[in-house]
Amino acid sequence: MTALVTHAEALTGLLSSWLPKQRWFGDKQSHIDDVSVVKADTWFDDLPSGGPRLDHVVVGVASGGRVERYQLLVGLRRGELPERLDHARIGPVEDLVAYDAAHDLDLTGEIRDLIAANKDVGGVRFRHEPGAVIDTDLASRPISAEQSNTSVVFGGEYIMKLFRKLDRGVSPDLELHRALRSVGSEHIAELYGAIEGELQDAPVTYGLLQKFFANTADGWAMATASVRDLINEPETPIAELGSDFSTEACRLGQAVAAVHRDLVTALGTEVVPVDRLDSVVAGMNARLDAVLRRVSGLAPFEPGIRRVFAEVADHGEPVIVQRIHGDLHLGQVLRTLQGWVLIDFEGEPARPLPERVAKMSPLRDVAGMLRSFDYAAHHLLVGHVEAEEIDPSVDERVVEWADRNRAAFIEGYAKDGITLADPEANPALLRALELDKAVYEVAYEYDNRPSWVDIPLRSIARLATT
Ligand SMILES: Nc1ncnc2c1ncn2[C@@H]1O[C@H](COP(=O)(O)OP(=O)(O)O)[C@@H](O)[C@H]1O
Ligand SMILES: O=P(O)(O)O[C@H]1O[C@H](CO)[C@@H](O[C@H]2O[C@H](CO)[C@@H](O)[C@H](O)[C@H]2O)[C@H](O)[C@H]1O
Repeated sequence: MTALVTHAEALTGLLSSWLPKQRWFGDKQSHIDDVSVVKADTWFDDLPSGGPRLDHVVVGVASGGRVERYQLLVGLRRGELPERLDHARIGPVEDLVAYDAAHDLDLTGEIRDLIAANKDVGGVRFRHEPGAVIDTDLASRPISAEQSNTSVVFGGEYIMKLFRKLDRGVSPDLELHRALRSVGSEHIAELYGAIEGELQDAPVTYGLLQKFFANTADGWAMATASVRDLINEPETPIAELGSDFSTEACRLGQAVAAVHRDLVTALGTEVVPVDRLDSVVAGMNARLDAVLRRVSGLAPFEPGIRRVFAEVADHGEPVIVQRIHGDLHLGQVLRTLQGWVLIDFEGEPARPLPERVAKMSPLRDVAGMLRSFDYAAHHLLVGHVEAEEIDPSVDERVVEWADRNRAAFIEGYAKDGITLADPEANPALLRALELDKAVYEVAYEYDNRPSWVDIPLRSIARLATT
């Protein structure tokens, strides 16, 4: 244990420069002031026989006046790293080389095996869900999409997500998958297992094991393929495009509605009375304030945005709230053989946990998806072409594509009459939620993909001024 802690502390010296380069690292703007070890344990050790060791290290990262906790899976090997792991190198730690073990398929297999065996290591509980039998022979591979967390696939059967930023409390991704499983929801990936524990006197979720849908396309890939065809075939009416997405958009709306109904069945509803709607507006304004402080390009739209937000409180009806997905977009939905499946119920990664687990209007998810149709329509143009250089006929077609699919999604959402909110009954709330999401996206793009920041900014210009 002493040697382990020494290694872990030697490691922190390397992390100030390594962490900001990771896609999953949240605060890309501030200088890291300090990295300290919160918890360190060895999960697997083959060093005595010349193999790797897997250390589980939780670090506290102080930056921008806050301390966030991150989970690291640290592989340690003697001598040179195999070439396949070179991209994952963190640096030398005493006589060993440290690297990100989430990329070491031998070690990720060991983690899966701990779940299959219901083991406890260093106070961490590896558990499979009741009745789930995990095949431990399947080889693992990393997935190419490196996002807020790190995921590994096993033989086209399972996907294991290892959370990076750790919240104080059970992850909504785990909580909602369990809740949806308990009511037999058909539009989620079945949960097979989880890695949980306690950290600094609060529950923590380290990972999830779920059904992997092989050979599926996500909504973003399908929608953007459709937009590409639309641009490449300027003479073909949208409805006649082989890749027209509107039927799928409608089915997607039905699937989202079914998940919302299931969430109500599992976790209930609350009502925000009319005289409390100003607190909803205050929340939106506070998020806007935070982004305005960072992104000057948003300033010209501030009065228009605040006006749209203010209209929410003028609505004469109470708003019914429930647990929702919280960060729904086309990249979070998979078209599988069993229909559309929603993944990643964590909510917006940048929001604090208490906000992410709060009940909210289901229209927030609807708004997220509407924003995504806008993104899919415009992303091929924005960042590559100056606004004034966009051929107006191309612009008209992508706007028509977005309108068509947004309408189809809303039609599908309302079709079966199974949800608590009709998107067309409260246009002021829907518009404000779209703007709130677009404001969030401005900050997200500013941090992660600066050349995309014009996508939400141009939508804000439209939503806040019309
Ligand atoms: N059950 C699944 N089946 C197939 N692919 C999946 C599944 N879950 C996630 N993925 C793929 O992994 C990617 C990352 O998963 P996600 O849960 O969104 O992680 P993150 O929290 O890092 O954003 C998704 O965009 C999708 O491509
Ligand atoms: O999937 P995550 O939970 O990591 O969500 C974050 O990243 C998303 C991008 O990967 C981001 O989504 C934004 O870009 C999408 C296209 O890449 C677009 O479909 C979404 O509408 C847009 O919001 C998401 O906001 C962020 O939280």
